[in-house]
Amino acid sequence: STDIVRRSANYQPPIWGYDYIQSLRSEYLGEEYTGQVNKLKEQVRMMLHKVMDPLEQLELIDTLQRLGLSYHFEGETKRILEGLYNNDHGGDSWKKENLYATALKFRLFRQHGYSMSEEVFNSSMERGSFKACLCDDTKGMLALYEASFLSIEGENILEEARDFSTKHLQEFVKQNKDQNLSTVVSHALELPLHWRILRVEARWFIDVYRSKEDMNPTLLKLAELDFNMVQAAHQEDLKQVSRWWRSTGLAEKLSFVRDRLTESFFWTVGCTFHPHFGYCRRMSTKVNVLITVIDDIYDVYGTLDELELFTDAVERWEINAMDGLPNYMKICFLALHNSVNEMAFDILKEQEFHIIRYLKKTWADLCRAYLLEAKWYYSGYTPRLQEYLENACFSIAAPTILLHAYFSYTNPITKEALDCLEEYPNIVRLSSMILRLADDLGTSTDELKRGDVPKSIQCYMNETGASEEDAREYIRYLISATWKKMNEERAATSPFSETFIEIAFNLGRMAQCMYQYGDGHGAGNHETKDCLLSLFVQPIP
Ligand SMILES: CC1(C)[C@@H]2CC[C@@]1(C)[C@@H](OP(=O)([O-])OP(=O)([O-])[O-])C2
Ligand SMILES: [Mg+2]
Ligand SMILES: [Mg+2]
Ligand SMILES: [Mg+2]
Repeated sequence: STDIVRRSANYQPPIWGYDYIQSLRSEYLGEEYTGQVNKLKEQVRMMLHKVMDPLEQLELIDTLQRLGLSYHFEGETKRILEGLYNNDHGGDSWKKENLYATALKFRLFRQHGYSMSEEVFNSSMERGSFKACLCDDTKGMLALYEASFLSIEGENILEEARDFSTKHLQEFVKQNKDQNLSTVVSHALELPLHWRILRVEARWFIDVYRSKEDMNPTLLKLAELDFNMVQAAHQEDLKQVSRWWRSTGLAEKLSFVRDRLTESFFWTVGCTFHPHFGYCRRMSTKVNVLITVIDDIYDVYGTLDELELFTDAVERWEINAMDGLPNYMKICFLALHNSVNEMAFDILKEQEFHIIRYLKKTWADLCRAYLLEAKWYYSGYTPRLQEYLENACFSIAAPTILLHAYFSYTNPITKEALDCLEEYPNIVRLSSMILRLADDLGTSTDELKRGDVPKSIQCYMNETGASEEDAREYIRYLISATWKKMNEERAATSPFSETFIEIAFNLGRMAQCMYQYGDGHGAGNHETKDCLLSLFVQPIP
């Protein structure tokens, strides 16, 4: 046959090999620290009961959140916010409060699902703008900035709040009068709190909190201890799923794909760091690492004929659909088939719910989306942005990732939620959009170098004649606009649990974290490496 010329992406080897991962150990794994952590949790519970001043209550809730501890105190937090909301909801007390308190309250209430009007900022405005004198109140500016990211479409006061606070915070950083505060402000300007991954943010904030003048030693000690104990649990998840990954043999058999087990695991930790979600993380890691391999088969290695065969095999989802496949696809198909069927087996055994038809459909939808991109690439077609995104919100694999996540932690699975998931609901579509847009910003330069379908940036440039920089700016604007729709979606009623909504939000956050400094998943920049070390290897001393 004629020699097939295949593209190559010459991906780097994985950052950590199998032996290194298996060598990970933590002294925080056993019961040794349980007594100490329970005592500290009790002391914090006392603090939550004793604190009476409304602003101090909010600050304590916010600090617990930033330290990554709020999952231990959900009941107390709800009780306090409920009380505050019922007392203050008349909104009259907002008048005399300062901007900092108003913005903190606004953000926490909205974040916890309480309806809050943007009008609470009216007393900080005159003639439609924020009072100029406010710009010297950096703490208030920062609180207003963070609060403005809880906005939904059409909230002009919050749009103005974001612009006003961003401008003055950038000014503050430039003057650099106060080193500590400048560090915190720069961090916020890079990515607002609402768009950050809780676990990654906690690791950073613990170090900042340690040097704060109002630092509470009990909170700091609990945050450090809890971080290390959760890290120990994550190490066990990673080691277990690493053994599975080696057993598939895919990394050495398909040497041309990305071998990204640790990064695939990091995606799942960003979505659900809670220690009780170990099974969900392990299953989701399998999904992510398989998607990474199959994505590369479609994007880099496969010829169009081979890709047609693979897509057909996945749609049929039968073992004998493999016969016509080239060898490298045979092993990939069977690894996928075995892993997905095993997850279906776990659910059938545990809940007597037969989910194969949902799983095979999502994988078929994904491969069909991959195939369309491959056809566009081989034919040299550049779609309009809208046409590209309609398909690329499937090819980014978020619907597949979220469907598997739903199955791997939900008990009982409900037909109602499943039927809604099958309709590709807003929360999934919006999360996919953020993941796709952030991914294109981070990966499209390398993808186009080695040959890949035109991405959102290129489609927009082709459609409008814009420069690459303007196209990137527009994509960043689309991410921000999509977040507003996501915020609205959270408030809407849906058959999904808070947990699922949070996972969908976190998938978008993980994308902005992974691609903040370029392609953290595929190219492995030092920021991602440092992040993985701090999350999974180095305990807080
Ligand atoms: C987990 C993922 C989000 C999914 C598989 C690996 C990813 C990091 C991304 O990889 P990429 O090649 O950038 O996707 P695409 O651009 O080919 O759709 C697509
Ligand atoms: Mg790709
Ligand atoms: Mg792809
Ligand atoms: Mg990409």
